[in-house]
Formats: sequence, C-alpha cells, structure tokens
Amino acid sequence: MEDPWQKAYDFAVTVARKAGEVIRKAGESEIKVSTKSSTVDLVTKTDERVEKIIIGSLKEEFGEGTHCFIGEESVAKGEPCILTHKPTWIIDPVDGTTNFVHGFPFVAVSIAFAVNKQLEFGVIYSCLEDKMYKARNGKGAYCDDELIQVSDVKDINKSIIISEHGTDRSPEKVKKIFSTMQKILCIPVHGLRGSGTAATNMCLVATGAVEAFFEIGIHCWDIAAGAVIVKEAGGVLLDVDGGPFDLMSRRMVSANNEVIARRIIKEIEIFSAERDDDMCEIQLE
Ligand SMILES: O=P(O)(O)O[C@@H]1[C@H](O)[C@@H](O)[C@H](O)[C@@H](O)[C@@H]1O
Ligand SMILES: [Mg+2]
Repeated sequence: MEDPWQKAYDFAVTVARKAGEVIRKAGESEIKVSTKSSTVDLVTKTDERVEKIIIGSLKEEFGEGTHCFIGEESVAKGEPCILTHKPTWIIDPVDGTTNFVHGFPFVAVSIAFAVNKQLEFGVIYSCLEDKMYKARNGKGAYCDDELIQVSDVKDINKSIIISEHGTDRSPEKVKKIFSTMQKILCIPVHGLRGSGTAATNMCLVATGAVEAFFEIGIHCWDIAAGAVIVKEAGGVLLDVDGGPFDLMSRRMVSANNEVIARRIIKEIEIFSAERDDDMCEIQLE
C-alpha cells in the first residue's frame, strides 16, 4: 500500500532547508547593520517572510484548502490555533527569534505534520549549525542521515537538564521558574542548560546530549516537531503535572526515560499559561 505521507515528509525537509537559507541570508546581511532595537522589527518581518515562504510552498505542492496550517505568525495575526482531524502543518518559522536578533547561534525552523490529531512527522532544521533533525512516526529519528538515540543515563545525578525562562517577565512567574531551576540544580544534577529555542532543546534530548527538557509557556509550534523526534529517538513526553503529553497545553517535559522525567516533575512549580487552542475564538469542527 502506498505510504500517504512520505512525499509530504520529504517535501517538509526541502522547505525547512530553503527557509533556513533565507534566515541565514537575513542574518548575514540585514541584521548586522542595524541596532538592536530596529533589529527586532526587522526580525519580525523575517519571521513573517519565512512563514509565508513555508506555507506558500506547502499550498503550492498540496493545493489550497486540503491542508490546514497553524503557524506562529499567522496565529499572532488571529488565524485559528485549533487542531482538527484534517491534515495540519504546525510551523515555527524562526524558533529562537531572540537568539537570531543577538546573533546567538541557535535558530531553528520547526515543521510538524498531524493527521486525525496525531503527529505524523517532525522536521527541525538548526539553520546556523546546518543540522537537519527529522522523524516519522514509527520510523526512527535522524540528524542528517544518522540515526539518533536518547541518552542511556539512568541516574539523574549524572544528568544535564535543559530549560528556558521564556519571554514572560512577570515577577511571580520568574520567581517560580528560577525556584524550579534551583531545586533541580540542587538535586543535584551535573548541570542546567538552555539553547534559547525549545525545538533545539528537544533535538538535544533526542541526540542524548542532555537527558531532559521541560518548559511552561512554550507553544504547540515550538514543540510539535520535537515531540515526534524525541519519541522516535526513544524518549518520553509528559505533562508537567505527570499526566499525558498535551500538545496545546503550553507545557511539557521530554526526557530520555520516565524515571528522570518524573523526578524532574516533582520539582516543577507549575504556573498557568492559557492553552493554545483556548486562545482562539473561532471554534472549528
Ligand atoms: O525567542 P523566541 O523565539 O521569541 O522565544 C523562544 C522560543 O520561541 C521558544 O522555543 C523557547 O522555548 C522560549 O523559551 C523562547 O522564549
Ligand atoms: Mg518559537
């Protein structure tokens, strides 16, 4: 029987690489000459431009109307953020926007694809490192053409944990974020890290470079592709309260094994973040 999504998967890799080249060029030419403040406007234009290229390419290849799109920039402009049963692309055109503004070398194009509300595949192109991470449901996870596996570390005292403080600077949230990080550091673990992009952090879990990534405040487009890649690399995904992973919940833990995931969950001070699908007024089918 023909594999219905192989063509879409291969095309997603091509589009991610094309988007990465646009980001690199923007970084080399436009960002260098501008001051940090004007850079931010420029980068928003880059984010929007890259998302338009990605969605435009997908619509051209698969036709208008047959597929749905959840893109960070489109949602920011009021497009719905609801996962229906239709084939749906979940896109973060520039994950690590703040990194990009500052020339901090972790910026990722994240493209995921879901059918019947199930994630089918994920592609993350770390465009400044020129590394293509990808995974299809049930077919393993790869960095370029090399199979990748999560870490085999069992003891959390021998682990590196990666997380982010996000963009919210409200004192009560910042306090909980850093109190959580302090508790995890003092378990103790070998170290805490953060690349500045959830997509890249999840690839680091999938390659075994770190044992776990958690964050509250991310969006579905930050983690959808990484979720497939971590799972296919042998990792686990949970909600920060220990329940099942929920793509739209704005929170998650991904780890190399469930013991380490649940040990981290014990230390997380949970704060609320409005669900991605609640942020949208329009309720689709
Ligand atoms: O820097 P941006 O891209 O605006 O935001 C970041 C990423 O989107 C996200 O992946 C990361 O986890 C988050 O903490 C950070 O704010
Ligand atoms: Mg992002």
